[in-house]
Amino acid sequence: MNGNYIPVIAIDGPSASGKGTVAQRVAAKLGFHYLDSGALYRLVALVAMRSGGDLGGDEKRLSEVARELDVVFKGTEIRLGNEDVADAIRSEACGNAASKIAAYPAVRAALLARQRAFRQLPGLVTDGRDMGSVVFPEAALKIFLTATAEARAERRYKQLMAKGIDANIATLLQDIQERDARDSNRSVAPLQLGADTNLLDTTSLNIAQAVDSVLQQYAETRAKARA
Ligand SMILES: Nc1ncnc2c1ncn2[C@@H]1O[C@H](COP(=O)(O)OP(=O)(O)OP(=O)(O)O)[C@@H](O)[C@H]1O
Ligand SMILES: Nc1ccn([C@H]2C[C@H](O)[C@@H](COP(=O)(O)O)O2)c(=O)n1
Repeated sequence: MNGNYIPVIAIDGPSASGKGTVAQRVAAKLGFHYLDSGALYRLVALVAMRSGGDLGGDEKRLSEVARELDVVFKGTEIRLGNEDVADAIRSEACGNAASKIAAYPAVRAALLARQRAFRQLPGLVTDGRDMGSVVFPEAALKIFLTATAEARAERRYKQLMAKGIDANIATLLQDIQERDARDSNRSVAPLQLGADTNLLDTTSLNIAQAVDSVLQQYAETRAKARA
């Protein structure tokens, strides 16, 4: 390994599996940078939603929006132009719209270089759907982080309630199942468990246990690389 080598830990998984929470904590423990790739798709969706739905099915214009996004990630803030949209992009409506927009190959291509630019020393932890398969195929460690759809709906329900947002668990479960199907069955960069990826089922793990598991796997990967 040379001094310029920049390790990447890629954590992919379905909606509400906890990948963002786990990826951020792993990044903080290792002192690595963090990329929430889903936020980029959500930002494109937010711009499309604010356009009054005009952009909804226009792949070319959506890809232009993706390429031209004026976004800065700063701590917990996500600044789109002069506005902090960190909360606005977290809505279920925005997540569902992002999932639809993410099926367009031109939108995915437009976001590729922007995602790869996050790979900086001393390392990167990133989460999404295609981090290990497409964006960082050479990642040092690839994790597929999941949980049952029921556990994920319950986690999402608690998360929304904690923010004071009313929710219905049956509706959340249905949304999650529909999003899983869309994100896993699209023709470009679908969410899939690759042969070189480690499965981490967190259905009966708490957050700390999931974080420890990723850190342990990364330590093992590094030890193997040194041997
Ligand atoms: N192992 C776990 N046990 C219990 N709750 C968890 C666990 N991991 C994450 N959570 C909680 O589940 C909720 C969803 O987690 P998070 O937002 O990280 O998921 P995500 O996969 O990044 O979602 P999305 O794909 O929609 O961005 C959060 O409230 C988080 O605290
Ligand atoms: N690498 C990625 C990240 C996200 N998406 C799409 C599919 C998701 O349903 C949507 C929102 O992502 P989330 O914030 O829930 O992680 O964006 C993708 O296709 N590829």
